[in-house]
Amino acid sequence: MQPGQLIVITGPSGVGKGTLVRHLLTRFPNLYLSVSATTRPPRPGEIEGEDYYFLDRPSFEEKMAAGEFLESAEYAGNYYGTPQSAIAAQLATGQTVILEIELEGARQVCQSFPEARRIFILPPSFEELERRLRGRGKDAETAIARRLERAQEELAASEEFPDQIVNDDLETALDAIEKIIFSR
Ligand SMILES: Nc1ncnc2c1ncn2[C@@H]1O[C@H](COP(=O)(O)OP(=O)(O)OP(=O)(O)O)[C@@H](O)[C@H]1O
Ligand SMILES: Nc1nc2c(ncn2[C@@H]2O[C@H](COP(=O)(O)O)[C@@H](O)[C@H]2O)c(=O)[nH]1
Repeated sequence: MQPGQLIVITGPSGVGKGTLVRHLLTRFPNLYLSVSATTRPPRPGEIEGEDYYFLDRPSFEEKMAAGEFLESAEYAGNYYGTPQSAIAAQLATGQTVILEIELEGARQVCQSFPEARRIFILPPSFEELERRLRGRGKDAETAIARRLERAQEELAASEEFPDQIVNDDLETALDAIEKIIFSR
């Protein structure tokens, strides 16, 4: 069997990656979305094993040292990582796998999976990105400031990614992602 395709969706926090991926999964329920591990505390309503595997720092570091992550990064004061075993199992069965991750992790995947499709999601403007982050209402002001600072660096790296999509109108952005995923 031909191995499945790995799709990496990256871009700054608040650009709408999660929203796009949720809609994509509604359109194509057969896509497999990787559930990441993080040391960030759960936000209200987030569910263990669905939104993230929530770990304390020693447990995350133990797993990192044991090579259990396909990629991992420290972002805005917390660790995030993609569990390796689930991805390998899904790809082996021919499944298309989606990772929704930040820039450092996306770069690592590029090294280990050069054949992965890497899509960078851009905001229509920096002002709109800030509006979305604040409008989401999920992060404290200090966390928003950190994420916006990091967003400047992430946006400066967008050219590293062969596929770039502006998430202005949601349906238009979804159509563009769909085209990339199914263009193999
Ligand atoms: N095309 C769009 N137009 C207007 N608002 C949008 C659009 N896409 C997403 N949003 C809104 O922007 C906010 C941030 O979206 P979302 O949480 O999906 O971002 P994210 O990139 O996944 O962030 P993070 O990386 O922190 O998880 C949400 O309130 C969402 O409803
Ligand atoms: N490198 C990785 N980045 C990840 C992973 N899972 C999520 N993320 C990214 O972290 C930031 C912050 O997420 P939030 O849920 O705290 O808003 C965002 O850019 C995510 O895409 C991962 O496994 N590896």
